[in-house]
Amino acid sequence: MRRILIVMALALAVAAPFLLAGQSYYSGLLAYAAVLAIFGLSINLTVGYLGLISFGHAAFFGLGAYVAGLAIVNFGVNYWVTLLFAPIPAALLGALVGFASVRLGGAYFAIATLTTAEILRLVVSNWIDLTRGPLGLIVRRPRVETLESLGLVFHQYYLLATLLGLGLAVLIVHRLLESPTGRSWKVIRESNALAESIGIPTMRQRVMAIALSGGLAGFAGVLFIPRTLVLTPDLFNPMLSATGLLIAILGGKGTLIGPLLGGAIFAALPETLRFVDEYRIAIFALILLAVIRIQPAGLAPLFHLTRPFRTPGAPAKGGEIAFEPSPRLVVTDLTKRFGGLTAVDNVSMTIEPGELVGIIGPNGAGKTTCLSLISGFTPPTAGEIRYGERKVTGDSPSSLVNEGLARTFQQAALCGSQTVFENVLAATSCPEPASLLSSVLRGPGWRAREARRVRRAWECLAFVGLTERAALEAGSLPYGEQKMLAIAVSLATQPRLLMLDEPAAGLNHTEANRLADLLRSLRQRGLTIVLVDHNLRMMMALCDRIIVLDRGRLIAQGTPAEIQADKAVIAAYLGGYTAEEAQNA
Ligand SMILES: Nc1ncnc2c1ncn2[C@@H]1O[C@H](COP(=O)(O)OP(=O)(O)OP(=O)(O)O)[C@@H](O)[C@H]1O
Repeated sequence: MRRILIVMALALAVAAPFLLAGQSYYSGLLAYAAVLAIFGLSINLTVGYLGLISFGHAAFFGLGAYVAGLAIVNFGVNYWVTLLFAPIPAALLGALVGFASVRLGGAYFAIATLTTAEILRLVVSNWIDLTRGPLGLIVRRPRVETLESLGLVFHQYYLLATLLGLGLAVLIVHRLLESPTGRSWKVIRESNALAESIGIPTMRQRVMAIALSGGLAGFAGVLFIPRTLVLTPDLFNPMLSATGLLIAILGGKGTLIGPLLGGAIFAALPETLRFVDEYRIAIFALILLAVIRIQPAGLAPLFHLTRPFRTPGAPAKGGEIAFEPSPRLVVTDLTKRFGGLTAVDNVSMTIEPGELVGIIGPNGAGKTTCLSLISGFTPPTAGEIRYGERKVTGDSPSSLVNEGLARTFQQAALCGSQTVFENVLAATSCPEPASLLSSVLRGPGWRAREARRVRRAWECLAFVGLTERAALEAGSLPYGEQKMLAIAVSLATQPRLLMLDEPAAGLNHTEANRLADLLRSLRQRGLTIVLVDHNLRMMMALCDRIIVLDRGRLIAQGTPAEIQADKAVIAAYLGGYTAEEAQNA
């Protein structure tokens, strides 16, 4: 059905210039809608998929148009050739703006894009020698004589070019969204920490997405030239940025079809409201406000134009899961101070390959901070962490996950609005990454890797007993199953050493027993495990060795029997009770 729709859309795009042969007005309007849709698609990449609002996407649109215009006017480059290179500076500008701002947070990205557009507007306004400033750069209408000799007129082949451009943009974005790249964008949108914890280099992925978004906006700017033929500083106007933003939001942000709907509406509505003269902009604004108020998710869901996720591949058995042996983890004199509070105080420990080590201690003892330090989420104040031969102190969480050092969080970190399967699939790109280009081209190598990713996701789900839940929204699962899913997500990164932070918290007796069986099984399959939990009965039964922290200091370590008999532990942690008594208290 989907293929039929795609073929029909393509056939219609090719037929449109002929169907509108004598209708240069409507043909121009449709071409304009296609340009706006590409612009909307570009903004949708940041707003819809990364969750980053842009107030200045006109910067990229205008830059693409000006680079092409200057190449045409000053160097006599053929307009159609500029479509190939003029979007590149816009992509590079996107990368630069993204790199400079996203580390600081979403608001900074919005400000950075707005400022960039304003700087470019001032530059083109004042660099009169180059751009003719407000007088505008005049570009001659591009012609294709070969097509004209075949009987086509300008508005027909311009429409064809914009529709093919739109088709190409949709294809690229669609393929990226259904690849490790797009999946990682959606996880980043949900939570940066979650993305890092499954091995996604969040900074690189964001910069890449913003660069792509800038390039697409630049492409739309180049396609806009034949419609305007005069390039003025107004191309960098905040109104244009706002238009692009509204196209994405009104159409349905985070959907592929939304910007197409939005583009069509923004091209057609101001024109159809011409009869109300100077009130048309105000009426248009009112319609927009009403739609956004009544249908905040945009128009796409209203027409059932968003496609539900279909679970790919076939369920697998979890029995095949195996892990590569972990190197030794050596922590030396690790210290973390938060202002005057020393949360971790000179802790040294070694985790041997294949061990299941428990870390226990009263509330506030520093257990979670310890995991956060080792997994790279919190920079240590002092001390050293070595994983195998490598010193990994200060490495980013995602690079550690790629080394095989993964962790889970106290509260199950999941993408609640995505399916159970999507959550696990997103984590499989850690052992099986894919480049941007390979995801667009989808050669045999990419397809084989994707099949392995899908298989791995099914295996991990089967292992934790969630195969039947694959198509459900992760947020709709009961708490215990969400915790199991979080473990499956970590397993999908193919860890060698997994650190679990309170996996049994909130589980009932049966669920905790299941968890214990699962951890035993993981260990038998070669996974090294560090387990932080308050469920002492489980910890004593499960762990080879237990480390006890109290007020940031390591006060004891040994076998469960040794720990239960340790006087310092009984005093500090169990309040003078034995482990058995404390558990039953
Ligand atoms: N980001 C932070 N800023 C300031 N203080 C912090 C921060 N994170 C942790 N702390 C403090 O450090 C101490 C250790 O906290 P941590 O969460 O590591 O303890 P824990 O042993 O995991 O406790 P629990 O068993 O309750 O989870 C606590 O006093 C806590 O309030």
